[in-house]
Amino acid sequence: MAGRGSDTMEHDGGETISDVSFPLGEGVSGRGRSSISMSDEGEEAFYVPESRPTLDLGDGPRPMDTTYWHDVERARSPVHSYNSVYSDTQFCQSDELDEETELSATRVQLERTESYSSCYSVDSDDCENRTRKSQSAAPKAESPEVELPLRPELIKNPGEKRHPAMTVDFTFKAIRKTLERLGQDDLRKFKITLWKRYPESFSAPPQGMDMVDLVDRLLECYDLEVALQLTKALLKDMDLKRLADYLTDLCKKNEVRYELRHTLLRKYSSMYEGFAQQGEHKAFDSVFNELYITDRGNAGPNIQHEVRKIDKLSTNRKKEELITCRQIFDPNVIYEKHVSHIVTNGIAGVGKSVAVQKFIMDWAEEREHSHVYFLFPLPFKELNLMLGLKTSLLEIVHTLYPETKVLPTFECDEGKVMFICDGLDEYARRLDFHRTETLCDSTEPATMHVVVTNLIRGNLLPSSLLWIISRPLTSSRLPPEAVHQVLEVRGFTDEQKEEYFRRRFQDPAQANKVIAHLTSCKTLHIMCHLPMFCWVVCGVFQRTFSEKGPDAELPKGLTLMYTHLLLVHLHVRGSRGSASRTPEEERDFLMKLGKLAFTMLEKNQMVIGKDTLKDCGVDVAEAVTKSGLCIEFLIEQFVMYQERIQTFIHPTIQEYLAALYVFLTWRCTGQNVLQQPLKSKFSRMFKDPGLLDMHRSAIERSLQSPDGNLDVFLRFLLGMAQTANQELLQRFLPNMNKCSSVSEETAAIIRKKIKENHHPDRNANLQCCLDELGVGAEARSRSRSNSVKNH
Ligand SMILES: Nc1ncnc2c1ncn2[C@@H]1O[C@H](COP(=O)(O)OP(=O)(O)OP(=O)(O)O)[C@@H](O)[C@H]1O
Repeated sequence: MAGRGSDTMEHDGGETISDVSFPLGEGVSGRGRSSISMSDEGEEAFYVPESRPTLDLGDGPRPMDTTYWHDVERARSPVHSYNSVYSDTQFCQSDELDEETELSATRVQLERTESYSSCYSVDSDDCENRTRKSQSAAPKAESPEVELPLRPELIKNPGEKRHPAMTVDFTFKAIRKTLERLGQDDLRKFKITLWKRYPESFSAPPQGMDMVDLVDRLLECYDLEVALQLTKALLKDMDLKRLADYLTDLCKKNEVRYELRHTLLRKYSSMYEGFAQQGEHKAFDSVFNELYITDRGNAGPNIQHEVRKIDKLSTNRKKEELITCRQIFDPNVIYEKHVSHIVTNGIAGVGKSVAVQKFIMDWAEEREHSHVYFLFPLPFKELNLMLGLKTSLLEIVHTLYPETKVLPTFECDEGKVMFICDGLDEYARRLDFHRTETLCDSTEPATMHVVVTNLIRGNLLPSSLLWIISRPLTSSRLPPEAVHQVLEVRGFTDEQKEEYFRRRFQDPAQANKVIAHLTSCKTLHIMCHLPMFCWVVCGVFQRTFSEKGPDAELPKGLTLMYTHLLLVHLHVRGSRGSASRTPEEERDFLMKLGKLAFTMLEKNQMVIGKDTLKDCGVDVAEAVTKSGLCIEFLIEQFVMYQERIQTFIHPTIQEYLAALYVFLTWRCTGQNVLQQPLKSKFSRMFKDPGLLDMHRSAIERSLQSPDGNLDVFLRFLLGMAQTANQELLQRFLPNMNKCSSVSEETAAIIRKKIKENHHPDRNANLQCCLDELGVGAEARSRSRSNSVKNH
């Protein structure tokens, strides 16, 4: 009855008529239906009988009575409806199609007039008056008994509310799938019993009916519940209780699936942009922007840079293929390439959880992934809360999704069962694949850690799909046999960045202005490959527009944006269950990492040497996984030898942390680390250098450094002392006093350098330094008015 909106309809007089709204022979599959009339709205008017039509075969045709014509939603076309039965992988995986079914499909499409439905003459559209074409040929001996047995299965409990998952479409497929499991003899017996037990619906032995017609007929004649009850009763009478239970089970799973979808929609249809405390809570679909995901894991960090030339870090030569969120766990990949365990990694804030949410929403909204029957997100954050418990995988699912409690097992041949475990890096236990005991039963309780380890190993529910999402460090430590494919979320491409900002700034003029601005600020534009950074940039620009109006000049400085990003990362670290740190501890961590960044920058190094983090007193997990400022990836030095490499997540993050280190050292100890160590005689004279001295030495150092290696670092250092930036860094600063501004004096030094033009290739960067000091706009307008005057 595909395409029918509801199973009960109201008469003109408000009286409800029952489920029987299909003219005979035009059943739920849509077969054998001829169009009758077309209303203006495109809906067809069908005859809907007051009561279920009887197949009284004795009377001749009567004139057509159109008193009870009602507008009902148009049923799907026969072919469409028929196809829908076959194309639904939920019920008919291609390999399940047996020869008989295929033959029957062909027969139905080619020989429709031979179908059972068409064995009634269609000289009248009034079902009551259809005459059986072959009536005279029907042998009298085949008439069923007049005395009918008790038939409790035909009584529908009036108080029972139909579950919304019990649609006509589902019921059709469930009965059909069940009956398809009958052997030929049993099917014949089933049909004869139908005829004998329900003569009002099956006035002749329905042996000629194929499966589609048979189920159509049942649903034409009975309510959905009754059709199911009737099928089960007959199967039980035939001693086929297991098959009856199978049908019950299909219905139960269908209801659970429906409720699970609703739960997931409730949980995932909105999101906090950025992070929960600060971000806006929005409808997911209004926020989601397509992401750049590749099947080439371990590709290393993004190394695009405005000034520095950085050699490619990864040796992964695999050709990269781009994947959209909807292609993850594509049926082709699952069935043809036998991929059932996928690991997806990516740096902090790159959009991994958003990609997961997109997958879940697509499934819950029935837009994609119909081959997945049950989808269970099991975020590690939530698994952590159950770490002390002895539990089974089934119990974990029951706890997180109570609607599944009616399911005693996950056995499911209607489609795949899939688990999504987001945030492996947040998992509170260290995974040990060598020593953790083996567990193969998803219903057997064990410690949570054993369950998780065995789920990842693929021991629990081997046919299920598993998607693990993690920041880089942890995912590279999974056993290779448990990882069939590694994907990496790499954020946004240039087109996706633009799309993101157009979505966020709905006024096209503002969107154009933002995009033009970002394109002109190369570092900002590059860094917008990171969605979290895009969110930060949006916030800053939106504030500018709301404070200064739509014509406001957008800030060109980088430092403030990077400081926001740093704080977001540190905040996210805290919310991911990492041990909390005092501001002093946090500053100590940043200083150590910043010192390393600075030392490496001076040597133009990007790769952090083996054990260097440890030697600098920095906890690797803290830097790479928890704070998300570094990345670890594997490079293949030789064919069989892979080496773990660590770098900062982007070269500009290294430059920012180096500048932060120089600035915090000066604020905390009064020391200028840029000053070359002086011979003791002079050292006292320069003991307490001022901010201006530090700026001056930084400008000199950057102009001396080859290839502009310290250019962006210089910009960050000059931006650090800006009031707005100091306010953001307040919690790391030892006292509340802000250092007095030296912007004008520093700007004067820079202008002088530009004018002297000793380093013409660095003037552009010096101009950017003025932007960082907040005087760039003024300088540009001054130079514009000078050039106007000179003309
Ligand atoms: N596809 C996207 N469309 C729009 N915004 C996005 C998208 N992906 C990420 N964002 C923005 O970036 C923020 C961080 O994304 P997300 O939480 O998915 O990152 P993540 O990679 O899971 O980070 P973590 O490793 O910290 O868990 C989101 O809150 C959102 O503001």
